[in-house]
Amino acid sequence: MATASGARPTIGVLALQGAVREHVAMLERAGAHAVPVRREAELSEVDGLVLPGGESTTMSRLLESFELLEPLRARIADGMPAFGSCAGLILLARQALDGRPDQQQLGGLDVVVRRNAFGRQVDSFEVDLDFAGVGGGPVHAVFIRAPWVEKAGAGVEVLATVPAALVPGDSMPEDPAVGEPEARIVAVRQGSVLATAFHPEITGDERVHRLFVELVREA
Ligand SMILES: NC(=O)CC[C@H](N)C(=O)O
Repeated sequence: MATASGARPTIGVLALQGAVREHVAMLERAGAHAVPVRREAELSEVDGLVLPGGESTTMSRLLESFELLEPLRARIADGMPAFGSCAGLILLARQALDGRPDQQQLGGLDVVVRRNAFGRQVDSFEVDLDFAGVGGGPVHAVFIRAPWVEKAGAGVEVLATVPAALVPGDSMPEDPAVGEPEARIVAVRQGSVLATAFHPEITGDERVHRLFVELVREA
């Protein structure tokens, strides 16, 4: 279902929970035709899929009850481009630390994420980040009970990190395994799978969505 370069690809937004409307609006601004996806038949029509923020355990349960888990795993394994933000990053990860036992992984990214990593002490924070592949200056990143990427495999390109000095000082003081604040990975790409720990859909800046639309065009 490859879309010719310059064409307007059809990109789905998984619409079980979370910031669906915001992603639809940003994808449209970034040059895609955006549609909500709740059923397998809708999934089969899209050239790429956004997995929005929300609550990853709930979304994983909803994927099962809507009978989307296996079809979505199959499409991702088959190379469908996907973009996960926050809870979407958690779902795409190979493994989620601090997940519930019934949390399902979609497995498009060879990363280990830590859920609510920044959010133990601060529910949200905002920073300006350099973002590889996004021109035009730093991206304003809004983190809401956000995960970070704790381990990234060799095939994973790190696109953005929060520098140690900007990591909220008291994040996870109670976990000795985590230690002193250090730079944290918050945006990655592996092939045509893109993910951010933050929420580019709510800042009015569609550059990250443009990057994803390009990945879909190239796929
Ligand atoms: N804004 C978000 O998507 C938060 C993610 C949520 N803390 C989770 O673990 O799923």
